[in-house]
Amino acid sequence: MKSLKEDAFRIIEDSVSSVLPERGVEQELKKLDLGGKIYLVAIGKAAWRMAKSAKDCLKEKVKGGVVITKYGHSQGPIEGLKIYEAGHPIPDENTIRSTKEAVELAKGLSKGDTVLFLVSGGGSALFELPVDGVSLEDIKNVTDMLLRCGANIVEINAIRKRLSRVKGGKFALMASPARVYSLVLSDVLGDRIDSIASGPAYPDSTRYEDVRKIIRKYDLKLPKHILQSLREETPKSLDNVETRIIGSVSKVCESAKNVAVSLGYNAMILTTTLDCEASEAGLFLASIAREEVEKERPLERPCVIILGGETVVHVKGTGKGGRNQELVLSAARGIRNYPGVVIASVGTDGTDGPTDAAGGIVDGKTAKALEEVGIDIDDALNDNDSYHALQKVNSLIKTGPTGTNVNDLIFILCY
Ligand SMILES: Nc1ncnc2c1ncn2[C@@H]1O[C@H](COP(=O)(O)OP(=O)(O)OP(=O)(O)O)[C@@H](O)[C@H]1O
Ligand SMILES: O=C(O)[C@H](O)CO
Ligand SMILES: [Mg+2]
Repeated sequence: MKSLKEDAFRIIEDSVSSVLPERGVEQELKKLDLGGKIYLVAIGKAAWRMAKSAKDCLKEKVKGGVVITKYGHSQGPIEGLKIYEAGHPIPDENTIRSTKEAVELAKGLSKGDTVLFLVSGGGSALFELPVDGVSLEDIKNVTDMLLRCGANIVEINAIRKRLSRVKGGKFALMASPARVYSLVLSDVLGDRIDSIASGPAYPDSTRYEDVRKIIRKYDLKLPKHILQSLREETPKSLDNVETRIIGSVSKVCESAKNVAVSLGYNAMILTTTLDCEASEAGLFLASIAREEVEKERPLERPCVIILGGETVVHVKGTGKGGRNQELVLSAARGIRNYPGVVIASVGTDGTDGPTDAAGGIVDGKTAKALEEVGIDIDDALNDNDSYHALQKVNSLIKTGPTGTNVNDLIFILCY
């Protein structure tokens, strides 16, 4: 055991490492005997790293492929593969151009061939070809509307699937009679495979009736031609697909627990599905920390209490921040002057909201330190300006893009 903050960074580093794609990709590919010709298609924020490890494993067995990731997320050429970067969270011309390449490849395959499909979060924006009658401009507008309306990812993707020629199982249909073997890094709570990257190679579990409910629930004002396209049903069964999840928020939490125990802490996972408002979650975590300090419950100290999930922020202010930063800033209020407590929250992809930070870390001294530099926490939260507040007191966590993407890791350390 070192200082609480050093231990916190160690927990973050080691547990994020445990969900880097390499391990999962290698483990699964070793078990497999992929016959015929193998073609690789990788989509999402972790696409480059997933593709690199698959190529390193399978070497010249891979006959070609396409990798599509977010701008700034590729780490250079991979022999034999075409690497593209495109718009995220809103798709752009490069999304369409590179998706067309993947579609051409898939359509040209024969029985006995395999598409090794590497899927990670962010894939919905990065892999897109609109259905006939729907333009890229339409997709941009609808995506923007969906991202702002407060709908969750399952709801958002239910709509996206119907406006797309590749989402909702339709990419697998295009690849038929070849088989599609998918390795998936989950960034959807509960690991609903048909929602991850909008499930291009997985039977869709949503129905038109669900879509109608979503439109009503969020009062979405959609143009007529979009409403028309939404009526088209998606594939409900596919006979050429096989799917394995190789990383998820549960895995990162398990790993955080193991690291904490190895550092000498008692540790527990409280939940892997935290999905409430970020600032509320922060206050809740602070109250658990106070219970630890005052009543030594629920664990004997020193302890680490771990949560996984993805909180939400209804952005109303004009500041800069992300859900993890907002969570810890809010928590700082509740642990003010409590010694021996640290609360940390990070996005495992290394990017928390539209910032260069992965998240934040606070302790009992943070609230006072903010006051001393003239920052009122409530004001900062009201303006959704957690980034600048935490930056002032050196409480941001910066990792850079990690190459993986499995939701957020949140934990309390108490000494
Ligand atoms: N100023 C802000 N303060 C707090 N949160 C913000 C702010 N601006 C944007 N956000 C939140 O950041 C979220 C986007 O963050 P991020 O890019 O980490 O998303 P993500 O869910 O990890 O993306 P993906 O699912 O594609 O991997 C938005 O949903 C929004 O709620
Ligand atoms: O790309 C997406 O749809 C989200 O990241 C969920 O996987
Ligand atoms: Mg993120």
